[in-house]
Amino acid sequence: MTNTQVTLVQLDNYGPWTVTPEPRREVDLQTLQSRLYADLSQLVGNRDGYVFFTRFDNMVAVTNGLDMEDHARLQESVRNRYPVTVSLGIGHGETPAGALVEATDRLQSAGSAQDAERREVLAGHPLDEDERTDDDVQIAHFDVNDATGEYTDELDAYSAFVHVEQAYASLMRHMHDTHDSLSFFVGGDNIIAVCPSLDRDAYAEAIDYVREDTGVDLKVGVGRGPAAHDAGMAAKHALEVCREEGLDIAGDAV
Ligand SMILES: Nc1nc2c(ncn2[C@@H]2O[C@H](COP(=O)(O)OP(=O)(O)OP(=O)(O)O)[C@@H](O)[C@H]2O)c(=O)[nH]1
Repeated sequence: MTNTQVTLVQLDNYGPWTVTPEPRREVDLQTLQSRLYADLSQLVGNRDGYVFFTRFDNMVAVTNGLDMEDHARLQESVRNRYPVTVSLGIGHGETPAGALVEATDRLQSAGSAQDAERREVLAGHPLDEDERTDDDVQIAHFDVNDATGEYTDELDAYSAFVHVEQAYASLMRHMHDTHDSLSFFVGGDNIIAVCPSLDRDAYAEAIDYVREDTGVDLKVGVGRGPAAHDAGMAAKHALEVCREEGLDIAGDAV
């Protein structure tokens, strides 16, 4: 059984800041957001977690292995480097979607994202060391079959992008609504889904669903591990097995 620890990262009072004292240059906001994401990715990644940029003002992290002190250090690091601060809500549970609901509840009950008084909240509790196991995290790395031949080398760049985004939208909704999973576009034609203990049939069904819904063919590698990094690496190796053996699904699906 998986036990995913999820942290919701929310920029404090960011909306008002973007227009105070007057609207800030968009390029500056884009630069700030992408640098902050890069720093968080590295800080969390150094502890074997993953961060997904999602909406940039809200980011979702898989933080199995990070304790309260690690979270507080993230906040300190952001405070020291950026003109904005972050609040963090931590949740955990058998399903990633459930864990994120818990993490979100913790932050929402501490105040609004646009509350000038709510700053650097650190809410919720990480897993205790003795609650952790070697297969708490299940990650499925989805990839479009022959994206280069079908889309990148065939269509104009915008049309290729639309195809990939449609597959992403279809998969993220299906995996969330049917399997309590959280799926994130990570670049190119790749989508990483953080899942509970799903079996091969669930992945086969997701691939069929996206094909019928959008016409895009996916394959998936699945990995398990004590933290996002281990599960994610196993998933990448499984995806290589898909490529070598011409499979749709490979790896650690139960
Ligand atoms: N974030 C991330 N992006 C990747 C990864 N592997 C490939 N990509 C991206 O995906 C793009 C397409 O690469 P591939 O998926 O290897 O190529 P493909 O044409 O789909 O070929 P097959 O996957 O073998 O069917 C690359 O240009 C990268 O942007 C990965 O592990 N992580």
